[in-house]
Amino acid sequence: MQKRDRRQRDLARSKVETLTEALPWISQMSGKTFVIKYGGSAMEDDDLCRQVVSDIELLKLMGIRVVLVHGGGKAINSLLTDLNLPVSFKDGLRVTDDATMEVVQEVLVGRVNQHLVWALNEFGHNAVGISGADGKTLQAEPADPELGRVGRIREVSCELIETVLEDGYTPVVASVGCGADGFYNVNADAAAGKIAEAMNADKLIYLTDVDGLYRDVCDEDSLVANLTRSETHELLASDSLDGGMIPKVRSIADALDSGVREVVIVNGTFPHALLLEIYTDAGCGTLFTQDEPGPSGSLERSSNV
Ligand SMILES: Nc1ncnc2c1ncn2[C@@H]1O[C@H](COP(=O)(O)OP(=O)(O)O)[C@@H](O)[C@H]1O
Ligand SMILES: CC(=O)N[C@@H](CCC(=O)OP(=O)(O)O)C(=O)O
Repeated sequence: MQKRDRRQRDLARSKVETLTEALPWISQMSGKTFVIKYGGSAMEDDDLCRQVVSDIELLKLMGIRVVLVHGGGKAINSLLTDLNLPVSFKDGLRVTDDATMEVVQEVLVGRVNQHLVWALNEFGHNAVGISGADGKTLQAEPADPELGRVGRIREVSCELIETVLEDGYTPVVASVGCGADGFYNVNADAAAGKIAEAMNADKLIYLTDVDGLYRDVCDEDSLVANLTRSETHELLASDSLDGGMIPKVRSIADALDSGVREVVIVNGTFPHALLLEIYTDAGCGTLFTQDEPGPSGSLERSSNV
């Protein structure tokens, strides 16, 4: 056999191995509901954004019901800076006065949401953009007087999202909430967590710009592979988290408390991280699970690296 033929055969064999490894995951996950939160920090690069979008298309083709919830914190920061408006956070949440709220609306609903809808449609999806205010999907109330128009989610209505899914469209949700006196700036991690709870989602995935949760964000060897629900609460109580990881881990703890079985933080800037996490035995990122293993047939994997 010629050398080139052998190389081609080895390549083909490794492709078949990949498919064989993916098969049990593909069959187990078909028909499940996944809420994917796409953080603004992972959206900066257009090529990587296209890969995320193509991965989501593949999930849909594999029968997964995907609800995409997005942030856009970095893009909000840029526009605020361009407009000479202050950028200020408290415990990972943006201090939001009325002028900031207008910018948040403009960026999340007007720009990021529509860009994702367009990109998904380019890949063959039928995507529908939803502001959390549409159909009263995210009903909010003031979170803290010091934060201005930041909203805590009071109630989630999944009716619009379910209708969109049932009609074969992919819902793309911007984290803006509605309250008695207008719109609220809802943190996108919290929005994704609450939507996952309300939809009884099988899996909640956070796509961000780091490989997962670090014990110490300055030490790359401190990446955490697995955390149980109790350990997640202990971590929150230890006050050791910083910046954007605070609302993320808080919403993960809430989601686990409400019965979401599996949550994972994945690096959305790593090519095809979504597929690695979902369709390989090893998975990737930091996996958060209930204290007790799920019933047989649950999606939990036995190991995670
Ligand atoms: N313990 C930690 N582990 C991982 N990331 C952390 C930690 N503490 C703070 N961070 C920061 O959280 C950031 C991700 O949160 P954020 O910027 O809000 O992203 P996103 O836009 O995806 O929500 C990381 O870039 C990292 O700098
Ligand atoms: C209250 C609050 O902090 N809202 C966030 C909403 C966007 C967001 O969460 O975006 P990321 O997911 O990219 O961080 C903000 O204004 O930045």
